[in-house]
Amino acid sequence: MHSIRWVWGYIRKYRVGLFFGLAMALFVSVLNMVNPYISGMIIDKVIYDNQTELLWPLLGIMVGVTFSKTVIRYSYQLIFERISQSTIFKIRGKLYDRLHQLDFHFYDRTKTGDIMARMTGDMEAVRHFTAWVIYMIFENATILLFALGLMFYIHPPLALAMLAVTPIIGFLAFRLTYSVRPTFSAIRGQFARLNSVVQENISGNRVVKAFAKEDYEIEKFSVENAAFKEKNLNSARIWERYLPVLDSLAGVLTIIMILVGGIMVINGSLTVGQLVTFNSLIWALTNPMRMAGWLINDVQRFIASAEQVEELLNTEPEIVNPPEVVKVKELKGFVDFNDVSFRYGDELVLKDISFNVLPGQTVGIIGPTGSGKSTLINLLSRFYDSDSGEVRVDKTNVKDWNLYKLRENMATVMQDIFLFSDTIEGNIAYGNPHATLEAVQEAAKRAEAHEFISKLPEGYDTIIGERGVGLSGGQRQRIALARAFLKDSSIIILDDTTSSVDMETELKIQNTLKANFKDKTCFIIAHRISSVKEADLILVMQDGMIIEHGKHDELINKKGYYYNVLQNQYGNFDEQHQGKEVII
Ligand SMILES: Nc1ncnc2c1ncn2[C@@H]1O[C@H](COP(=O)(O)OP(=O)(O)OP(=O)(O)O)[C@@H](O)[C@H]1O
Repeated sequence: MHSIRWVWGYIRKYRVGLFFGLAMALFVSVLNMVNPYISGMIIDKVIYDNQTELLWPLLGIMVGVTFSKTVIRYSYQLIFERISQSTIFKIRGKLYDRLHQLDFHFYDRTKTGDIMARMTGDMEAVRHFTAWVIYMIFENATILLFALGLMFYIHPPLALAMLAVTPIIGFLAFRLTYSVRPTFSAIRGQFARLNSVVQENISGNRVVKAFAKEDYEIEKFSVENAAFKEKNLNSARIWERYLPVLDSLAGVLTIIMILVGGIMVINGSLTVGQLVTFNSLIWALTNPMRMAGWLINDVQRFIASAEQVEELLNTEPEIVNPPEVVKVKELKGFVDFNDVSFRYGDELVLKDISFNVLPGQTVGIIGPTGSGKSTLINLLSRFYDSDSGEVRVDKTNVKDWNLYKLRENMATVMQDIFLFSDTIEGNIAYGNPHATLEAVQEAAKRAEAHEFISKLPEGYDTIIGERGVGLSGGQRQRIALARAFLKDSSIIILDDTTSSVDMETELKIQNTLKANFKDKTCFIIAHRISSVKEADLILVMQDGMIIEHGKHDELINKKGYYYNVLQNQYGNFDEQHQGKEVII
């Protein structure tokens, strides 16, 4: 009932259409009684009583009823289809909005395949319910009621005899509903897992091939596929137990009718015409019974799917806008971390981080892998919130900023570069869609990307594959860099952005940064000393703590971790590798 109430929240808007649709369905159910009744009249009045003048008018009514039924049924099917499409359009839109509101916490723990299953299979089950199941339930219920009413009107004793098996059918239908419901939840859960395997395999097909793990992946898929088949079969087994019984009971009705009705005709308590009417109405009892099974199936499927869709819609992001936001158009670029600590679950990833940055300064962050560098800048963009301490931008806690304004004022190039399957121009202009081609080209020049883009046959119009397939790692990084440069934000964050770029190009990019982004606050996370040595402040991180900080020369004089890294990258290796740089 809860799922019905939930979907009603969306359908309510179309209640006038729904009312007319159901009214038409009701009318068709009434019309369905007319032809069986007239068939009986033709037998009794035209054939037995020889009132031949009634034949043509009665036949005319039958033709008219048949035609009207078809037209009206078509009309309300269209109404329900429109209602369902509008409903689904609304829900799908809300789901998509919600997916954009949800934060990193949600995406950390949710599989893409599961989200896709909700957006496709579950939405289809909801659509099917609103487009078909609602009116089919109504149509079948009213036909059954009218048929029983007409039967009782014509001949109550025979109608009672026909009703004999009805309680059994009701009981069986209830049992079926009860036992089949968990199987639908299991099926849709397994469908989501199957989706996840397929989605991961498509995204990771290069890794699969590189490790020649096709057989392993096929086997992994087979296991999930077999489980999906098994769960469907489990459900079907329950069906198979009940459906033949429901079907047989429907057949029993015909036998009861012929047997009891025949005896009554012989006794003279029932006319042949009345028997013919009963016979013509038998489908109106058996059909709803047969359909009951399928409709229960569809309703269960709907409930299982609606629960999943609703759950996603009701998932609240942990990172939300504050009720009162600071209203500033542009950030200046002050950044302060005051005793900031952060955990992923139980793992303490950042411990008592404190540092201050002025607008226009560049901060280099260096440290071993997993030391918390990316996490630190994730707190700056409020992808996550700190557990204790304060992250301040322009002297205001990031939690008091309008979330979207804050991020709009930051240009972040993430470590895991993502390019959309769009043109190169479209990808660079992603953060600034109204930028002219000249502006896009200027940003690409600053990111040292213009030269290689111009050499592509279609230049900036080249469509790049999903995630930037078709470009080298360094080219992808430079396009992402151009995207950030074009955004012209107060704070620029580059997370390991030039790791795949050669040293010479990296130097050019650094000079560009220095010359063109003097007034911007810039964070550069890197593994190479060369990437950070010009910074105004270098933070050296280890195990979630800042173990050293200062300028390049100061850190060298400290002869600590930074100095050792420098030695590893330039020192001893210099002699052995003729100055070739090594990435730590
Ligand atoms: N989404 C996440 N959920 C749980 N733990 C995470 C998540 N992201 C990172 N971690 C953990 O947090 C710690 C710090 O990770 P982080 O990515 O900040 O390190 P990093 O210094 O940027 O490393 P790298 O140089 O390899 O990019 C690691 O132990 C990592 O396993």
